[in-house]
Amino acid sequence: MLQLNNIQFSYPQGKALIDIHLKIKQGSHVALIGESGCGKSTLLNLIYGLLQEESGDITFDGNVLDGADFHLVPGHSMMKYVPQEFDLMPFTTVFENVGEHLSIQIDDRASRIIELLHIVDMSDFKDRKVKTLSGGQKQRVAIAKALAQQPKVLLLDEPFSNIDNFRKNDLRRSLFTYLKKENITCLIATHDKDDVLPFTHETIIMRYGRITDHRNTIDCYQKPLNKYGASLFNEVNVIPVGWFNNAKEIICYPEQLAVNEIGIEVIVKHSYFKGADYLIQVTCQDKTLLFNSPKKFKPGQKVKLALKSN
Ligand SMILES: Nc1ncnc2c1ncn2[C@@H]1O[C@H](COP(=O)(O)OP(=O)(O)OP(=O)(O)O)[C@@H](O)[C@H]1O
Repeated sequence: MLQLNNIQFSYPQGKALIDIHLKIKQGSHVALIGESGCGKSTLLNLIYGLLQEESGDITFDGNVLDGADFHLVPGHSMMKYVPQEFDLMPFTTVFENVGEHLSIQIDDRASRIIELLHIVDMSDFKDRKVKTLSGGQKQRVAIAKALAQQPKVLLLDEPFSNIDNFRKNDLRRSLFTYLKKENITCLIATHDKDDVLPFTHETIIMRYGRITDHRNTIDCYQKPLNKYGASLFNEVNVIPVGWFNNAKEIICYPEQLAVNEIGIEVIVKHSYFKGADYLIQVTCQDKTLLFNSPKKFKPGQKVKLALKSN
């Protein structure tokens, strides 16, 4: 169990983390989401021991983890961190980078490195010098290197941001399958809902240095506490009181609205092609709404819109 108790942290410019309480069970996959500058990377840095908390403590399996002030070499041995600026040895090969901290006594060192390179789909590059790789390829090597020493906790900061869509989904699937098999806890800071929804059990939402929500990922998505929480996953509509006989304002995603004769009349402004369907932008009483539709509509067209029933 990784536990953070009442953590506070400030940079000289101001407070960055306020009243952080967290409990993460071993093996859980946890998304850390929030607008830019809300404190996600700072929290990962602090958990890994690169920063020193002002007050509060961090424990792992009941043992207090000392912060940066207590270590010559920062970082805790059972954790690995893949930061946004990953740290690799540019003039050595992919193979040697992944194996850098693997003890040479390990009999199956080579097969372990190959296994990890396979997970990140970099086996074909094992003899290439890191300096000759693209940003996305380096990112994949950094993930394999972090896994090499079988950490109990893996901290990832936007780990797939440089990786093309073609590889991203395969990589996500093989990485999270491996983490599950090895019972590795993973805390992943991301702006991409496709990292969050299919792969994480829990989601932590941060704003202005505080945790504003921490529930299972499906609840965070389906029952957002507010517009901010919902907007981290998707475009959001705020439906005023009374439009759908609703006694309270409704926060809903475009996929939750559909054309329906019993609905309210709206005027189409634009249809955006999204691949599987269109995102239709409409207005009603000077408010903009968005909904998904299999077909496009002409600007100016009047349609009736209602909430989909579950
Ligand atoms: N080294 C630093 N010195 C001073 N202030 C910092 C430093 N690093 C971050 N900050 C500030 O602390 C706050 C939190 O930054 P942090 O990098 O943790 O946000 P983030 O949520 O990870 O953002 P992003 O999604 O853009 O990566 C921001 O206001 C940022 O400007």
